[in-house]
Amino acid sequence: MRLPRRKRKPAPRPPDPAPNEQMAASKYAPYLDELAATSIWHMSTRLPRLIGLAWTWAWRADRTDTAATIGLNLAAGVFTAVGLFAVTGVLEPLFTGGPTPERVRAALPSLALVAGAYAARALLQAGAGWAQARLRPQVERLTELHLFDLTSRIGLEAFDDSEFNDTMYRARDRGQYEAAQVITSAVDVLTSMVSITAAAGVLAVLHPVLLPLLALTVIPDGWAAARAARMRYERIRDLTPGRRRKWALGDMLASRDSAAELRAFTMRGFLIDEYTRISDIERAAMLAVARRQTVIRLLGEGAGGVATAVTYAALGALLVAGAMPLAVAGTAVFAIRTAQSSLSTLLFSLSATYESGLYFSDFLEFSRRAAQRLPDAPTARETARLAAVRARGVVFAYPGEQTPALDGVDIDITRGEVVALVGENGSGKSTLARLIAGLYTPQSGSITWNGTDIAGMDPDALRGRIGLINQEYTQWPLSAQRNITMSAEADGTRLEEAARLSGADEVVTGLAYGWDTMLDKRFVDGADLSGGQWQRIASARGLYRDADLLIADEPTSALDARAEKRLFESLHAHAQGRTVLLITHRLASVRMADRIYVLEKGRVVEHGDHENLMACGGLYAELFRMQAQAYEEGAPLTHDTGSDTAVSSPLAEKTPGLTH
Ligand SMILES: Nc1ncnc2c1ncn2[C@@H]1O[C@H](COP(=O)(O)OP(=O)(O)OP(=O)(O)O)[C@@H](O)[C@H]1O
Repeated sequence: MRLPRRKRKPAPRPPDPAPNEQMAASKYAPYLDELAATSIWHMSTRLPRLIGLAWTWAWRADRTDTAATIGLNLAAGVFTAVGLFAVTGVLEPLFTGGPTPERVRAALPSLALVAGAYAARALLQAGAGWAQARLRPQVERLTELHLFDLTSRIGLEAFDDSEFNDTMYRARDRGQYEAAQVITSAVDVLTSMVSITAAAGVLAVLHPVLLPLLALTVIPDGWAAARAARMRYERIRDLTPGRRRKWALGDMLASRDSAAELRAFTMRGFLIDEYTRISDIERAAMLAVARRQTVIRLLGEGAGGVATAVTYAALGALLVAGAMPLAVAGTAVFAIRTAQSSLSTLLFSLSATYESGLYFSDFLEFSRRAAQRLPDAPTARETARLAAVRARGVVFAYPGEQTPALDGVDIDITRGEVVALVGENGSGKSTLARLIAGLYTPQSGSITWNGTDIAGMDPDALRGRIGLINQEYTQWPLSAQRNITMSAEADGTRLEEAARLSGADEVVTGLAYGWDTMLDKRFVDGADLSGGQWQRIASARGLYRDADLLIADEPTSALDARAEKRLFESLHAHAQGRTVLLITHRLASVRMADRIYVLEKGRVVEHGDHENLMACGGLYAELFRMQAQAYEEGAPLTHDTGSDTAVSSPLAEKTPGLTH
């Protein structure tokens, strides 16, 4: 079902936001403040939780591959340690006195151990790499499915909330893919920690002062990496509203739907200018980040270099003072180099894990917020056949809107009736229909189905009882058949009946592959339909569902006179034993309705049948006469009442609706 598009009143239109407003940090200041505190300490307190959560996803995706990834990497790390200790065994005999052949011979067993350890490590790493490579697509599949499971279940209000849209964008943009990256980097953290432990063990044995000196050489680098990662993330988060707007503009520039209007209104220059303007702001922001990151990294590496010099100077001093023999110093240099490279890997992977973790936390944040927007567990699982729907005192305002779209609405729909909602543009008809379909929940008042508030009903069970011909129907990129059945299964008899009643049968007859024709030109052998043909398909979709209540929201706006007549007759026939809620501006077609509710600015201002409403001479009578007059007198398509109700087709007089 297509999301209700946000329909704005034409005036007053707010001016385009200034560039800096477009790119302004949204309402995440508290979160950004928290990020601003990023330090090695902050990183180390956040990381374990993020890594733990990422592993939970991996475990859910595939237990064997997760266990293999951890187990084999750990085992490979152990062999790194074995190899390092064995290197000490090689160097020690080589640096001791005596003839060279003997020294080499003495070193041979350790050398064999080094070779064996590194061969075993290579094999284990290959196995771990395979498990890790298998894990990645499985985790990505799981997070993607989780995301779409949520996006397709959350309340419709979420899509009207710009802040929630930002969160969803970040989760889709990068967040959902970062769980797998957190896992990969966390594995690197694990393996480098094992080899550091081995190197640190060797150094601690050689001389206790070497260990703190070694730590000093890498801490500045680590600090710089953490700060640089945070800076980049913070800036990208900050840019989200602008990036989302750029994404929307990019869609317009590269989509088939907008391609025709883009050209017809020569909008290319305007759109590209707008795109460039936002891109420029984004580029400037990212270049500034790159500059600051370089400065931070230079500082880190400079400080690290000084610390390395101090370490080697200390080693030299120990040698000169005779506190350390040359053979031990040689081993120490090797161990320092190994430890340094492992520490760099550790810090690099820590910072990579941290950076991925930040994006992954966007995904977690989205999951948390989306879960809060899931409908409450239904109190009633079954939805009985419709006897009556009643709205009482319904008040509803769209998220972020001050003025309610519905303000104290009461209506009754009883089984077997045709009930019509009429009124001028923006009076609240579609909103009321969406509330009755359980797509939105009123802020106050109630809508009941056989006396039970629909807010407590199972939404899917309720929707199973309702068919919807949506005003803004979706052109699904599916075959003609699936565009009507909305599932892989089809009930042939119902499909034929729905197609006949709506006129979709004539559309399908003209398609190259009949029911199997893909209704999307972007795909091989895809076909496209005219506006009216699409509307017939959308009507068939509503009629195919053998629902108790059919909500038809402007079902004929694009139909020709013959198709319109046929559809209204079908709706009338459909109402035998069922119920129809009809929204239309074609007032001739609502004469047959059992009851007509006239809405104005979110309130019911009149109700009754056609005769009553005409007799009381209110808004309905005015709108009806205006339409009839336009055809009777051949009046121009303008009027002076300020009403923006569409002028109907000649159907109004030629086929005066469906008599009741
Ligand atoms: N998603 C939305 N978010 C915010 N406001 C909305 C949204 N959809 C509709 N509105 C506003 O709610 C009011 C009622 O809109 P609604 O679509 O129900 O009118 P309508 O009577 O069906 O109009 P039309 O005859 O043009 O289809 C209008 O003021 C409209 O601007």
